[in-house]
This record gives sequence, C-alpha cells and structure tokens, in this order.
Amino acid sequence: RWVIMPGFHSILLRGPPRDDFLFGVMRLMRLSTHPNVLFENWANRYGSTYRIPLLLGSHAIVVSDMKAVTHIFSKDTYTYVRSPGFRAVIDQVIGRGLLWVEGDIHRRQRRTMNPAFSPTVIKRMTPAFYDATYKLKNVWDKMLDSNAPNAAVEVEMHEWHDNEASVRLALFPGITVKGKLIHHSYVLRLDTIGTTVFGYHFNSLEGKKSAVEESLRIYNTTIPTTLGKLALSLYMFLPWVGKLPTKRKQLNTNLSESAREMLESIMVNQNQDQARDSQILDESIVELFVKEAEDDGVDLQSPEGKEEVLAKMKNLLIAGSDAPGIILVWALIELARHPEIQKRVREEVMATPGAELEWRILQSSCPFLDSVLSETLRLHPTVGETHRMANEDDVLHLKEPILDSSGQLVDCIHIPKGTSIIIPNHYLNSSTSIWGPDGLNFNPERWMGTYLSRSGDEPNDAISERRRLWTFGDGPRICVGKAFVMVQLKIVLAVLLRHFVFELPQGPNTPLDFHLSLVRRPKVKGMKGAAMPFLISRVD
Ligand code: HEM
Repeated sequence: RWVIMPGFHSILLRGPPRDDFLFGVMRLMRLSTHPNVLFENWANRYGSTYRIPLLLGSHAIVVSDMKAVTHIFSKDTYTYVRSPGFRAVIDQVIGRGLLWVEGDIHRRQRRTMNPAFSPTVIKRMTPAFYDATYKLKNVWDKMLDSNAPNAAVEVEMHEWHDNEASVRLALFPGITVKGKLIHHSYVLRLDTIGTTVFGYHFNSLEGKKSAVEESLRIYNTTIPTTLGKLALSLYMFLPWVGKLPTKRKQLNTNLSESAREMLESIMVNQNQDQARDSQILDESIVELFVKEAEDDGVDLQSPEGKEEVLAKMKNLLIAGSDAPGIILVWALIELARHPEIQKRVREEVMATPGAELEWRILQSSCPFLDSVLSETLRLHPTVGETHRMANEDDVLHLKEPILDSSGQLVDCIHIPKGTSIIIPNHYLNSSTSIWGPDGLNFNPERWMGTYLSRSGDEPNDAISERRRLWTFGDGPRICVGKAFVMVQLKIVLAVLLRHFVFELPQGPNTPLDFHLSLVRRPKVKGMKGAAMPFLISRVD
C-alpha cells in the first residue's frame, strides 16, 4: 500500500523530470503538436499511472489505467471534482451553470436538462438539423453557380469572417476570383443550437448578425501572445491569474456580456411568444430553467435570479456551439486526406433510399458514415485531458501493477484529498497499447463489425476498451449534448457528402498545424489565425 502526498512529497510514483524550472511539463503539454503521443511516451516509460511536475513545484498524477479511470469518472461529482482553477476559468467565461456546479446541485441541474436531450426530443430536432444544413448547401450552390459551376470553390470552414470577406475561387490553378464568404461551420452550429435547444431562430445563415457571433469571432481569431498562452495555462492552477487585466480577460468579458445580451433578448421573446419554435420541445429549455429557479424560490425579477438562468443558458450555448464545429472540420479534413474513404461514405449515403435519412433509417443505416464519425471523435477529441481534484481521500486500484520509484510493483494507490489528477482522454482514445499498432491512424474500418470479429475472441476486455471513446468524458458529468451532436453531425455529413466533394487546398498532404484558443482547432500550416479553407466542388 502506498501513500502519495500532493506537492513536493509525491515522490513514490515515477514520472518525467521537470523540464522547466517554473512550469514543470506544462508548456510541453500545452504547446505539443501531438499531446497524445507525449502521454504515450510517458506511459511506455513510467507505466499507466505516474506523476508529472507542474507549476512552482506542484504535481499531478496522470491516470491512464482503465480500472482507475473508470473509478474516477464514476465517482466524479462526489470524490473527484473540477479543480478550483478550472472552475475560475469557467466562472469568468461562461458563468456558474452546469459546468461550474458540483455535487447535488449539479445532479439537480442535470435532471432539469435531461428532458431537453431525450431521444424523443432529438428525433423532433432532425428537421431543424436538415434545415440548417440545406441552408448551407444553398449558400454553397449559389457560390458555385455564380462563378463557375464546374470549378472548385474555396470555403473557409472555421475561421470567423465578415459576410463580405473575400474568398478565392479555384477556377484554374493559380487564378483567383473574389467571392463572398460566410463562416460556414460556425453559423451552422449557431443556427441549429438556437432552433433546437432554445427554440429560437438566429438566422445567421441568412446573414443576420448577432453580438455573440462577433465576440466569438474575435475570441477565436485573436492569436494569444506568449504571455497570454502562459496565462491560459496558469489559470488552472492559480485562479487569481484570471483577474489580471490581460487581453484575453477582456475577450472573455466581451464574450460573456454579448452572450448575456443575446440570451436576455431570447427571454423577452420567449415571454412574448415570438421567434419561438415550439414544435421541438413541449417546454423550451429556457422554460425548464425558469421553472427550476421558481421551484428553488429564486426571484426571477432580481438581477441575481436572472443571472442564474442566464448562466445556465450560456453554458449550453458556449459548450454546445464550438466543439461540434471543430469535429465537423476534422471529419472533413480526414475525408479530404483520404479521398477513397470519402468516396466510400458518399456511395453509402447515396445508396440509402430517400433524399433524407429519416429518424428510423438514421438509427440503422450508413454504418460506414457512423464509423467515420467515431474514428474522427477518437482521433480528434476537443478536450484532450480531463483535470480533476480529489475532494476527499480515496484509493485507486489498478488493473495493471506499476513500478514505483524504488522499483517495487504496486497495484493500489492512496490518493489524499487535494491531489490533482489528469486523465489523458486523447491518449486513451489513440494509445497503441489499447487500439493496436494502427492506433494513431485514421481507420474507420476498425468500427465495422468485421474488424471486431476478425480478432476472433470477442467479447473480451481488450475489445470493449477498444470500442470506448473518451471524447465526451464519462460518468455523471458525461457531455450532456452527446446524443444531440451525434445525430447532428451524421445529418450534416450525410447531406454535404451527397452534394459536395471536399479537398484540402494543397491536396491530401496539406500540412496542418493547430490554433490555440481555449480549445485547439486545426489550421493550415503557415496561414494566419485559425484558417482552415477547403476546396469544394459538386459531386458529378
Ligand atoms: C462533438 C461535440 C462535443 C464534444 C466533443 C463535447 C465534449 C464534452 C466534454 C469532454 C465534456 C466534459 C465532461 C467532463 O468534464 O468530464 C462536456 C461537457 C458538457 N457538454 Fe459537451 N461536447 C460536445 C457537444 C456538446 C453539445 C452539442 C452540447 C449542448 C447542446 C454540449 C453541452 C455540454 C455541457 C452542458 C457539458 C457539462 C456537463 C456537466 O458538467 O455535467 N456539448 N462536453
């Protein structure tokens, strides 16, 4: 039995040395192009559970042992909580909604939200998903028609631009023509989450502008300074850093304020029953939140009462509008990098009867499209690591024993209250020890039935681990929008692939980099900001 003390005393576990006197391995983790590979190297060297040095002599324990990880996630809301630093960031950017609360209050808020994400409600959302995707298709059709119907058009999938910004039309190599650009992936998300979750039409694809959209654009295109990048890492450990008057703090405040203004207008419209689509929810999520506050005796006319409901709405808006777009961009990148896979998914979608996949067909058809989606989520999780703090003393039992720093085998670790824990989701999703030698490759085939039966020994632990995705977290805090986004992404991809071919600007081997804001987003190497252009053309 081994006792691990937090901070300087956590010396019994092995782990990488402090590569930076001040920051430990924090900069290495944050700035690494492939953090999952970094964690893989550490796991190969130190075992599935080890200690890493962080800021100013502090440490965290990285847990990638499957039994221990399952235990931490399952006890999440009680024993392992979000760290005070992470909560400080959430508080500043989004406010005290679901992402911020802990314990019983968290459980209650989840209960309130559940009806808004039930299968019945998601089923009713499908027309709205199609609607937003067809609006995007129409925009692209017009771009193709007005220029050269058979030529490829360059569209920016995730940088935030003005509607009037120009795009290059790839008529012939080297010749560019100016056209109109809409920040396609983002408006798609804003429109669908508005209609489906809040019962409100933003109409961003029709060119209607909102302050929150502008704030998100600035937020996501501002390249953090070196100091800003460090401040972002420091937030997690020193909450007071969030109070320093940095540019990022100003951006956080602007984003938060504009989201508040917009959501206040939703509440006003809601009261007046305007701009409301009551077809989807019997009660809109706003009504569910208002009801919850009233049950709690909160005065909704008071600024604090209003702030409470707004914080819950902001949580959904911000948590639900960025990640799906990034995953969509990653799916299109992988399909453009693998034209033969893109062709196969398109053939599958086109062979499915009907122009649209209705709910029943959506559930059971297009297994290869499902596999492409799972494979994208596996390799490109938007949250690479889960940070937690032990809220009370606990014991972690390991599936595989590890060697401690004195060379002894241990299979059980005592975790004292206050210990920082990191679960490397991205590494768990891609580790070659779990997924096999091709764990880092994009191979949707692994999700098809044939791959599993090929191993000849299912079901067993190794296979169920292989099928497990950590992209949405797990346990009581698992992403509330998981089912919503799986249906949304399947529909968006099915419609877009039926009509358009996607290519990267310099072909399948276009070099990529990442843009660092609160989350990482892919970009074309060498381009300014989070630029991720695609060449689109019509399917023959
Ligand atoms: C592909 C898209 C998405 C990904 C990869 C994603 C991922 C995640 C992850 C990793 C967590 C944290 C789990 C934890 O702390 O253990 C989370 C939480 C959350 N997500 Fe998502 N998410 C996505 C889409 C959405 C959507 C569409 C919505 C809303 C409509 C949403 C709303 C939330 C909320 C409210 C939480 C907090 C849950 C809680 O603390 O109980 N997410 N998500």
